[in-house]
Amino acid sequence: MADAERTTTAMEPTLDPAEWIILALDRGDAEAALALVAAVPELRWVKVGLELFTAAGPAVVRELRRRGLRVFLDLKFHDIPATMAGACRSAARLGAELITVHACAGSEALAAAQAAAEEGAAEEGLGAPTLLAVTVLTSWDPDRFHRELAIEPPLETYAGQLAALAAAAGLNGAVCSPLEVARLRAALPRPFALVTPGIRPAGSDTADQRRVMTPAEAVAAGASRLVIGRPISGAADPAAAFAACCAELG
Ligand SMILES: O=C(O)c1cc(=O)[nH]c(=O)n1[C@@H]1O[C@H](COP(=O)(O)O)[C@@H](O)[C@H]1O
Repeated sequence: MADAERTTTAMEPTLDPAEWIILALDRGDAEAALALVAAVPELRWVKVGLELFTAAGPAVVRELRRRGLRVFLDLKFHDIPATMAGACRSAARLGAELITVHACAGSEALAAAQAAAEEGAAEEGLGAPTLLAVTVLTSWDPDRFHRELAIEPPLETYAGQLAALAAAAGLNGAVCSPLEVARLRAALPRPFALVTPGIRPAGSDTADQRRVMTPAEAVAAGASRLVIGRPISGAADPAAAFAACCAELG
């Protein structure tokens, strides 16, 4: 997509199932990530996370964009307001359309991050990215969450509180488990984006994910986009696994 066309939020509604899926490129080097991308020609969205970015840096983001892909830069920033702002400015200047920050950094940091992301994108002549506030990671199970973090409210109440905090700070989206989407969606109507990892097609290995749903269930519950990694990237035929997820949504 030409940069000049990117004038609105990345989370516009879509009827094309391939637009719903963001493939997590959790790979230790750029070559492996680009090989995975090449194996799934129908891909529109990719996610560059901590593993790939730490190994390959901004160059891999530029290369993915050069190949026409839309990039979710998932570095889950969590820091003081000035540092959050600087990191989000840099991420926006790279052309990432979705960027993660931790909601529990607080409203001052979130507002600073949002303003800086908008400025960074504008400096490059790009549309503003959507900052996504991470609520409660999908790898937490509720019992362990309460025991280890000593957080009293039910996990879904806490996730809702963090998403509302992000919305009040001016963010346009959050990351949550599909199990919390319906509740969050009721409080935060579209176009607020609810992006859900923890997606597992029926019968696939949950691995370290604890709060999961199938692709169709997550969309039916109100998800804006689905992040899917290992069920596609770890499949013998990633293109077929991607197509199966699309078919489930179609
Ligand atoms: O921010 C994320 O993308 C994220 C948040 C979260 O709560 N849980 C979560 O799994 N993720 C990411 O989503 C992807 C899920 O990958 P799979 O479990 O392989 O489908 C990984 O890249 C995680 O870093």
